[in-house]
Amino acid sequence: MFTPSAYPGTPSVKSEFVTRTAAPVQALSVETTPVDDVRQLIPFLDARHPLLWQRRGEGIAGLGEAVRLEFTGPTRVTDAADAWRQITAAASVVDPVGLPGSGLVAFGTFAFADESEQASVLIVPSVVVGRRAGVSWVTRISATTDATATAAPKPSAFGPEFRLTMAPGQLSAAGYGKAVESVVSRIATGDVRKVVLSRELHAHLPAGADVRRALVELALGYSDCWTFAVDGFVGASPETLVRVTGGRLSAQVLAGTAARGADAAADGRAAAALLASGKDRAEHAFAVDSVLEALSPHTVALETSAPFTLKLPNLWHLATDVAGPVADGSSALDLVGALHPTAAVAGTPRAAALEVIRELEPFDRGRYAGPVGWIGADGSGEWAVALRSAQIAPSGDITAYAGGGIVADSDPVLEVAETTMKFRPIVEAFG
Ligand SMILES: C=C(O[C@H]1C=CC=C(C(=O)O)[C@@H]1O)C(=O)O
Repeated sequence: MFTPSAYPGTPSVKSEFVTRTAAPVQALSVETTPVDDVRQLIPFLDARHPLLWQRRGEGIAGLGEAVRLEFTGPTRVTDAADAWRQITAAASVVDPVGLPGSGLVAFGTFAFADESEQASVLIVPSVVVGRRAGVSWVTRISATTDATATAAPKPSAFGPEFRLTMAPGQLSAAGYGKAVESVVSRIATGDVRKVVLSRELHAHLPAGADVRRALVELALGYSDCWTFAVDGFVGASPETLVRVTGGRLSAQVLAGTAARGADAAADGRAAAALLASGKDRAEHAFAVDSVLEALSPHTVALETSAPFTLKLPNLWHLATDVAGPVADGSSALDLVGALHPTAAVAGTPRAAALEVIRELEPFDRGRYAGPVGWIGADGSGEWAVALRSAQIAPSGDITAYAGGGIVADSDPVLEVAETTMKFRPIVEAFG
């Protein structure tokens, strides 16, 4: 790790972070311009290094890297939040659009674990194409005083189709079942109450493959989820870790899962059974409690919905909406730091659950189950829990991840089946 002098005039950050810039950056010059409706964001992306945040056809697509910051270790999110404050303080921004995602933004993805080998990053693109509430825009970001010098973004045709088969990872389906049994017996002895355990699948992306093809599959198949691509990490997550806009925060906590029914009647029964399931309600309550505990110091009058069933193409989830005003000036990244890892991806009590995960998962989760999203100049932003996701390494090796919350009465066979359901978005996007 090193701390280069990319921002010599700004105060030093609390701990080290690595900065890589396309050019030496003194202060960023940012200009947003409204444009005609761009309709589709994905065709604008770089086929090998896409930067995307999209839901229901709206979002932001990034091109190039004006600034790249890398973070590691236990303070990776708070370091990023501090570094972002320095960058925004030094930037000059012209933004007549004024919508979430316009003006200066950085895309981010953070490793799940403090000890992960995988870097956490904030990437400020050179160009952003955005679309929200019927308005489209282009933002140009540069280290020169003339942001408009950057070339105009253009959509491009997709490369050839490809189909990959995913193979079992270090924890096979059978191995995962055994690990679930082990968690259940640890819960019975009383030192931990919930542990979220995961397994991985592997594939290899052919050289030159157009990653945008997988993103189109994810965005079309799971349009109500956050389709993302940041630094080779891609996915379509249903879970909103936190959104901050206009001084308000919101989150949607997910935990508790059931298969979709074969027909409408069976599907309705599956949802009703999930809502009535003591096991799933307990698993869900741990996750909600962890979010409320993390957000409470930063808000007043937190509103919490009753748990409800959320329908996705591949499964049902139990969901709870949480919302309130931001009372202490926290940015979206500050709140991400307060929240991660929630009990939807770690467990309860958190430290004991993380210890069990370290012991039973024979792999580094990388950015799976970590925060992924974007942050704006005013601290607004949208962050998901990075579920239904896969990391594409520079070598082309792909690792996909899926897991589930294990509680006292979890059934290993059902838990294996649940991870198979959760792999579907990624397996089908690449398959
Ligand atoms: C850990 C995952 O899902 C979490 C989010 C929703 C439901 C979950 C569950 O029912 O176990 C998990 O807590 C995953 O998709 O890999």
